[in-house]
Parts: sequence; C-alpha cells; structure tokens
Amino acid sequence: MNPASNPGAQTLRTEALSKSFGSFAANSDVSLAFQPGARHALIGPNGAGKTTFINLLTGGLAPTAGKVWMGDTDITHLAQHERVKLGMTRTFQINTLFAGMTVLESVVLAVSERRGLQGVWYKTVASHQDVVDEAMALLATLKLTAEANTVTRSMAYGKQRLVEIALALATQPSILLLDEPAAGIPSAESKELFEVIAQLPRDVTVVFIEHDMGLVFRFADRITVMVGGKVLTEGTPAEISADPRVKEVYLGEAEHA
Ligand SMILES: Nc1ncnc2c1ncn2[C@@H]1O[C@H](COP(=O)(O)OP(=O)(O)OP(=O)(O)O)[C@@H](O)[C@H]1O
Repeated sequence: MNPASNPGAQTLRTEALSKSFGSFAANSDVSLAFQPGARHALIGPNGAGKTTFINLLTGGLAPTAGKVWMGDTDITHLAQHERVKLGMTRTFQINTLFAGMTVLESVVLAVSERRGLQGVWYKTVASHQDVVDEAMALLATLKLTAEANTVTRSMAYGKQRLVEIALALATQPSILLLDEPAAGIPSAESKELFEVIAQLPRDVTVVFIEHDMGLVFRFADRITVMVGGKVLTEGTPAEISADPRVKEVYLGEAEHA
C-alpha cells in the first residue's frame, strides 16, 4: 500500500490526549504511538479508560484536550467517516440489516459502499464481478469461505465477529481498532478468532482491548497498560510481564475481587 495515497499507513499517535466527563478524568495526558503493522493490546482494570481512548481515536468522542495524529495529519477534529477514509476503522456489531443476509451478501454490500455503489440493489451490484471477487478474497483472509452462503445470524458468535471484521476490512483500513473482540464468545472460539486476527496482512495495524491475558500475551507484540485514565507503562509482552507495577495492579484487582 502506498503511504502517499493512504496516510493511515503512517503512525497513529496521540499527544497528551485527555477526556473528562464533568469533573471526572476518564483519560489524562495519554501520549501513545501505534507502529504500522503492530498487534498492539490495550490492557488495564475495569474503568481504566480503554474504551474512552478508542472512542477518542475513532472520533466517537471529542477530547477535552490533546491531539490525535495520523502521520503528519492532525485528525483531532475530523468526523468518524473522514477518519475511515484516511484508513482508520473499528468494528461494529452486525445490525439487523446484515443479520438477515448471507455472509457474502453482507461483505459485497460493504465493498460496494466503499466503492461508492451504495443505493444499488444487491442483485445489480452482484453483477459487478470485481466486487464479488474482492468480497470473496476478504472471506478467504478471514477463513470464512465455507460460510459464504450462510445467513450471518445463524452462525456461532465467534464467526459473527469474523464477519464484523470482514465488514471493517472492506473499508481497506490501515488501522483496525477492536474493543474486546472476544467478549461473550466461548474460549475455544476466541482463540480461533485471535488466530485469524493475528494472521491479518501486516499492512493492517491492529489495536485491541482484551481482558484475557492468555490471549493478550499470545497475540500482542506490544502492550500498553492503562490505569485510572493514564498510561502506566508500555512495552513488549516480556517487558510487561516482568514489570512489578503491572503485577501489583492485577494482584490488587484480584485481592479486591
Ligand atoms: N459518557 C460517559 N459519561 C460519564 N462517565 C463515563 C462515560 N463514559 C465512560 N465513563 C467513565 O469513564 C471511566 C472509564 O470508562 P471506560 O469504559 O473507558 O473504561 P474501560 O477501561 O474501557 O473499562 P472496561 O474494561 O470495564 O470496559 C469509567 O469510570 C466510566 O464510568
């Protein structure tokens, strides 16, 4: 992918990003960078501010202070759809429309939308063979080829999450943000889900929030630990697992529970 035509391929970073709800600081002075191609996990106890931070990245929330950069472009005040055009996207739960469609129909629709073919009835769109080919290639990436003609709603939750990721990838992102992708699915399925996520092409940077430390340490190559709305530390899985402050945070949490 050519970085000049896709600025999202450049480093996504934040500079002293803060978000308050009234007098409560959900994020304070968060300065982070996500290197292209990374599998970067955001971890931390409940209420640490991880989801708030992802929402600040996507434009779902406006920061109280600080900046968000994609390469040299200040995207702090861009709308969500403008950030998607720059290559940053997140998954959304399959809505009622997609739930009634087959996997292939859903992905064809998402690819058509990106290509500006929205509003064209599916059957007409399906006559564009290149759209169908692109959708099938995405299904192959997500190991969903065998399910192409299955109705999305009838699939196991883990597979539905993969369809949600296929829909996000249809926007051709260089940065994919995943907020607890394995939440609510059985552990055998979540391992499978992460195996597919880990094997996504390296021109897609993946930033994910995950509570299951087994999955985090198996699939992340970079980990940021947030506590109380701030970054406690960041490093490789080996550095994070050896950090006594991290152990303290999680031990403290366990004792509390
Ligand atoms: N819209 C809002 N209004 C007020 N407070 C909010 C709002 N959104 C989040 N908060 C608060 O900000 C804090 C951080 O929430 P956030 O969801 O970002 O944490 P998190 O690290 O993602 O937690 P979890 O792991 O439990 O999902 C929480 O105390 C939450 O109650």
